Amino acid sequence: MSDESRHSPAQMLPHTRANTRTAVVIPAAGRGVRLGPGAPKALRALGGTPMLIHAVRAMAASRRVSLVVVVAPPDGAAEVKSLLDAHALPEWTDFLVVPGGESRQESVRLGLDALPPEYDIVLVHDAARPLVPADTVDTVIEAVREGAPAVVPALPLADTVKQVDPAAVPGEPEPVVATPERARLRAVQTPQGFDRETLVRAHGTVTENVTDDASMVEQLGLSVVVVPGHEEAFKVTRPLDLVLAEAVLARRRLNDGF
Ligand SMILES: Nc1ccn([C@@H]2O[C@H](COP(=O)(O)OP(=O)(O)OP(=O)(O)O)[C@@H](O)[C@H]2O)c(=O)n1
Ligand SMILES: C[C@](O)(CO)[C@H](O)COP(=O)(O)O
Repeated sequence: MSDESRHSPAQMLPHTRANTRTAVVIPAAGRGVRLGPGAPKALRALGGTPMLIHAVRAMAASRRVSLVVVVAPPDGAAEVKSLLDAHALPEWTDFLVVPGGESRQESVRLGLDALPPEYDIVLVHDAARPLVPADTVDTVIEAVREGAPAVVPALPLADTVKQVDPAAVPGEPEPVVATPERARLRAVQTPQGFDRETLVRAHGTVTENVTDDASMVEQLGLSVVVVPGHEEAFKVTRPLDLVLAEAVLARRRLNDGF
C-alpha cells in the first residue's frame, strides 16, 4: 500500500461517533458539609425544588440525553426515586437510581456500573451544579460525538492563582512557591463528557483520589479538550453559592414570565 492510500483524507478525519446514545451519571451522594448542617446537599431546596431535580432537568433539557443515572446518598435511594417520580421530566428521558459511595469518585463508578450497554457516550454531572444551561450540555456532547475521548467545559479565571508550599505549618502564613500564568489556566465545570469505554477504563485504572473524572483520563495519557463553560454552571459549595443560585433562578423565572 502506498503512503498516500494509507493516509487518505477520509482516514485522516477524526473518528466521529454519529450514531450514538448518550447517558448522564449524576453523582448526588455527597453530604454538603461546606454548605452547612441540613439534608444531603442534592436534596436541599433551590427555588422550592430540590437541587437534584434542577440538575436532572438541566441534563434532560438536551434532547440528546436519553438516560439519567442518579447516584443517591447511600441510604436515600428510595427517597430519591420517589422525588424523581413526583417531578415531571421530558418524555424522551428515562432515569435510574443507584446508591452512592464514600467519595465522589466511588459514586461515579457505581453509576457507571449501572449503565445499560447501549450507551456509548457518558456525561458526568454534579448534582451541585443545578443551573447549567442546555447549550453547554449540547456543546460537550457534540465535541465527544466529533471524536474527542474526553471533554470538559471550563472558564478563564478572574483571580490570580498562587501555589503554596505543601509543607506549610498549619495556622501559619503559607509560603508561596509559584504563580502559574493565569491566561493558561481554566476553572473546570461539569458536565464532563466521555467516550464510555475511555471513562470506564479510567475508573478501572486510577486508584488515587482525584477531584474530577477528566484528570483520570489524563493519567491514561489520552487527550482531554476544553470547550466553553458557562457562568451559571457554578457549583453550589458554600452558603453564598446558594444565595447566588436563588438569584439566578429568580432572574430566569422573571425573564420566562412565571
Ligand atoms: N461521596 C460522594 C461525595 C460527593 N458526591 C457528589 O459529587 C458532587 C460534587 O461534590 P461536592 O460539591 O464536593 O459535594 P459534597 O461532597 O456534598 O460537598 P462537601 O465536600 O462540602 O461535603 C456533588 O453533586 C455530590 O453530591 C457523591 O456523589 N458522592
Ligand atoms: C468535578 C468538579 O466539579 C470540577 O470542578 C469538582 O472538581 C468537584 O469537586 P468537589 O470538591 O467534589 O465539589
